[in-house]
Amino acid sequence: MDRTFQVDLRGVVDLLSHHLYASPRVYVRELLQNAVDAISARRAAAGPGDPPVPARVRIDPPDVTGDGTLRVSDTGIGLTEDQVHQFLATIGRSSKRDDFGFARHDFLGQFGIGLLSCFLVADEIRVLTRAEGSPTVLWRGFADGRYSVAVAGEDRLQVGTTVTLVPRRDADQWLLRRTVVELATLYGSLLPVTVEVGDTTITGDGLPWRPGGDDRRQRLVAYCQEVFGFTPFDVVDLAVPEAGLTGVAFVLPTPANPAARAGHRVYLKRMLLAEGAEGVLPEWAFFARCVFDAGELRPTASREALYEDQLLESTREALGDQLRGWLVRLSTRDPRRLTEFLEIHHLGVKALAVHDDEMLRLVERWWPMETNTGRMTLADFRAQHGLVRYTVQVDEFRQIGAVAAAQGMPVVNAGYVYDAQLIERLPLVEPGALIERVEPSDLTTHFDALEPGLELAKRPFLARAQRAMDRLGCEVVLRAFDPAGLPAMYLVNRSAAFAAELRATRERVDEVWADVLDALARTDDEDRPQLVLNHRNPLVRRVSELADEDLVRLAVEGLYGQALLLGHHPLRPADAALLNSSFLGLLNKAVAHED
Ligand SMILES: Nc1ncnc2c1ncn2[C@@H]1O[C@H](COP(=O)(O)OP(=O)(O)OP(=O)(O)O)[C@@H](O)[C@H]1O
Repeated sequence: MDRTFQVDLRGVVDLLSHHLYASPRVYVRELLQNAVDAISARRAAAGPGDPPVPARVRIDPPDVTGDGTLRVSDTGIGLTEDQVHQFLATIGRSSKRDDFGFARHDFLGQFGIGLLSCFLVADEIRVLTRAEGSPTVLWRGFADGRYSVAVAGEDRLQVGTTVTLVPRRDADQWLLRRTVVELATLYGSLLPVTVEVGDTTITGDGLPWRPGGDDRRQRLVAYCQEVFGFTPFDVVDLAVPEAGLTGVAFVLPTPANPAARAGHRVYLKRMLLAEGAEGVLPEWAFFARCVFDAGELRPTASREALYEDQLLESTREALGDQLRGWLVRLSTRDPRRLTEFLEIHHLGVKALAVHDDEMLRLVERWWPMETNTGRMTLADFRAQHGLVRYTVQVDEFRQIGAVAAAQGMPVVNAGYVYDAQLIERLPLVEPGALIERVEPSDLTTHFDALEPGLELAKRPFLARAQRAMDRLGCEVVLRAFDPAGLPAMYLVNRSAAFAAELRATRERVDEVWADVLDALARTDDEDRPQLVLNHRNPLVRRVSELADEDLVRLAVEGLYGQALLLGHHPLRPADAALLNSSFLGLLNKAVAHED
């Protein structure tokens, strides 16, 4: 024999309150929503010759009703007795679906559970309702699952519905006037019907971003200050017709943390969905907070977030396009403002430029980068120097920037987030653009070799210097380069840096691992880091002429330590020990000499 499921209403209410709704406060939203839907249904049912449908929702808090209850009255379509049985007695049944069970476009509700949220704050719900041409019906539902339906002794004066909540003992604060005004304002201030709490009218002039009015911008700035708490850098209009969306984006006046998810204020059919909706804009657009109303986007069942579907995805893209369009317009109409904007939000714009040609051109023209010939935009750099040479790490730039400049080789520091990726994409959008990545070891080729006679004469010195450096895995070379004031440079390329890391690890691990690491560490000589001594430097020249082998070793070790420090290289324990012993050794020699 088939049986019918029994539903324990207390269990369902518990489920709603703990797992679906974030707070009992949603009861105000659900009541408003039902009232607005009932008015929409009445409008839809009205014939062309009928008088206009009144559109009013009035909430009377306990201080007006006088009996501790809260009452919500609407001028909506009302329910017949049959409909009361049909829609109020069955959880999950709704009059707002079409014959195929889909949510009907003209209504906010769709799930058939909203009224239950009133049990979060009430023990009893009464619905007194009258439909056109039908008697007034009273439905009473209780939190324990009982309900009754009766034809009311007295008819309601007007067609419509009054919902009365008898508060739960521990929940009466949710029904207080102050709270109800606050909640009705939060959820319902943009609704297209008149909403009143007692004598206070909640609804106002419509959407804050409605067109028109000389003071529109001022109005929007004030609105942004009120809802988001900042004065926007700029206001961007948003419109996505297929989502029935209109609204505005406010550009943040201070840098935003790209990792922190920005919340947007979203209304669906003019009812607040969320104050902190996420995933509404593409991730790169973290410099904007938006507020919009959309008629076609769908809510999740809790009505606290947007349902992730294709329409939401295409809406997100369209909103992204509009923000990008604003940026591009700014670059043509008001470059000074654009520079100010980039000062604040360059990270977001660069993240965008990694995938977007137009944004890349914008960064190229307007974002000044660090170079060894001063800060300048890539466009200016190309105009002045042609080839864009760049380092991909800040440390590499520090190592070679000054030396390269002294040699007349302009280099861009592309070590900051996204910069190298942007330069590497540049030839795709600017076909004439020439780029070349520089590594510190490339620079040796720009160092002048010594003339052969001198080179030969310095062989014994080099051999001694090399012996001093062998245990540190570093090759010593003697070149002539500018600036002459710089005695030595330590150059590492990336594979050498990797080998150096392996060596450092090897010092800390057991034998089996050490063997494995040794196998990995076998690198060619040209991968070794180089200590380049500068023959143009008077001190180096004097060192290269020393006869005392011990003193040569100490001096070369000292130059090595100094080059490490100068190039911001990490000091391994062995380097620190060497720096220490060479310093003490040199000091010792100096003091001994005095004696
Ligand atoms: N003020 C009202 N006037 C007329 N009918 C109402 C009113 N409030 C509720 N109803 C009827 O009760 C039904 C159930 O309401 P409920 O709020 O539980 O669900 P819903 O509004 O259909 O969907 P949702 O769960 O998305 O809110 C509605 O579909 C509607 O037919």
